[in-house]
Amino acid sequence: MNPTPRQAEPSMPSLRAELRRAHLTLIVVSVVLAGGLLTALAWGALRTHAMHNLQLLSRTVGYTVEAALVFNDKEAATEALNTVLRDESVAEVRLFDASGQPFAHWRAQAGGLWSEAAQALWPTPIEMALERDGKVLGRLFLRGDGSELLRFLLTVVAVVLGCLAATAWLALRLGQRMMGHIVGPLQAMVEVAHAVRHDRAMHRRVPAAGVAELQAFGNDFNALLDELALREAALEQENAHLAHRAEHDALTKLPNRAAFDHALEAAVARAHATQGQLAVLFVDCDRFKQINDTRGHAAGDAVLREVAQRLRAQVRDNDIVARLGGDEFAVLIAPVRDFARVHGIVTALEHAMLLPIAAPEGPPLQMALSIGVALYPEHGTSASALLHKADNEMYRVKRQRAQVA
Ligand SMILES: Nc1nc2c(ncn2[C@@H]2O[C@H](COP(=O)(O)OP(=O)(O)OP(=O)(O)O)[C@@H](O)[C@H]2O)c(=O)[nH]1
Repeated sequence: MNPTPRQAEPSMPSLRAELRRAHLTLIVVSVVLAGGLLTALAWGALRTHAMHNLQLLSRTVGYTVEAALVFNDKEAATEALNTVLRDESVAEVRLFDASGQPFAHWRAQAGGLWSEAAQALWPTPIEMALERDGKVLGRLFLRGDGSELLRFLLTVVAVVLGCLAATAWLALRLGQRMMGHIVGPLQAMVEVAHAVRHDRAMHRRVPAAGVAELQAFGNDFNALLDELALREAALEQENAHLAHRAEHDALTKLPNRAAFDHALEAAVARAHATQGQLAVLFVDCDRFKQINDTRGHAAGDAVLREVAQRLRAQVRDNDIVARLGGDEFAVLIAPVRDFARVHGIVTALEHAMLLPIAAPEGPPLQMALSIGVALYPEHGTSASALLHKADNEMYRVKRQRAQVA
């Protein structure tokens, strides 16, 4: 069986699959890289900004609790912390006095898992010495609350991912369109080439493509197919002509001996299969040589052509009249229902010759035929036996005529 384009190399990926894979890889790598980079940049910027805010806040808290430290008023310090930190993103503040003893402590309300996750993201706590006029009043530890930061970061990630998904979708659609423009025409060419080569579909042509280079390629491909179709048609014509010449006689245009033998063999096989009957007539022109000798070869040719036409005119279309060679002809009458009809045909052929034949030069010519008949299955059951019998019969008739003359 001839392979189809897809069956040609089953282990090989198609051009469409290769392009799609390369394209998808490119999209995934770009999206992951761009997404990762944007998220890292956003995270870095947010962290720096948050750290800066936390430092500003630490300084504010330091100023606020300074008086309480000076006057050793823990209650005032705690109250100050409550007031300052109520609305800030701070998780915990620890205040120590100059001797390092805990002075005040403030902690935001527990926020559950979300808050713990946020703390994990948060940078190291701020540690700051509180001084006045060069004298250390205490130390401040401040740990930021990353909940807001985490929420903001997740929003950024979601927006970045959304943008990247939209970009990937658009790139995919554009890629598919581009692949359609390239792969579609190439596939059409492969299919047409395959159909022309394996199914001899010479009428197939590749359709127009949407890309200039492929369109030019398709046009050249179609032009080559046009040329090929013309050559093929000329070759077929030449072959038909040669086949006709191999089986026909050039002078009379009748089938030749080889063609008659084939036809007779086929007819005998058919008659054998259907238990039918057939008749073979061997026809020879009487004293034809004389015409050649006295009126010339051209006159002889004219007589042969006329005899051929008159023989052909007396039988049915599906009966076969052939020129065996020289002035010898053969007629195959098949099928034959009634042998009496065959003798009627012989008489008709003889009568057809009564009319004089026009010669290229000089007066018309008269021609008589000697006809031998062989019947299937009566006189033979093979093609050669029947022809032989008909030939012998023709000579018997010719001899009889010669004796009468
Ligand atoms: N003009 C012409 N003559 C041919 C052609 N082919 C063969 N002949 C001649 O036909 C003649 C046939 O010879 P014969 O059958 O022996 O001659 P005939 O005169 O018919 O003899 P009988 O059959 O005994 O009557 C020969 O002279 C061949 O040269 C042809 O194509 N054209």
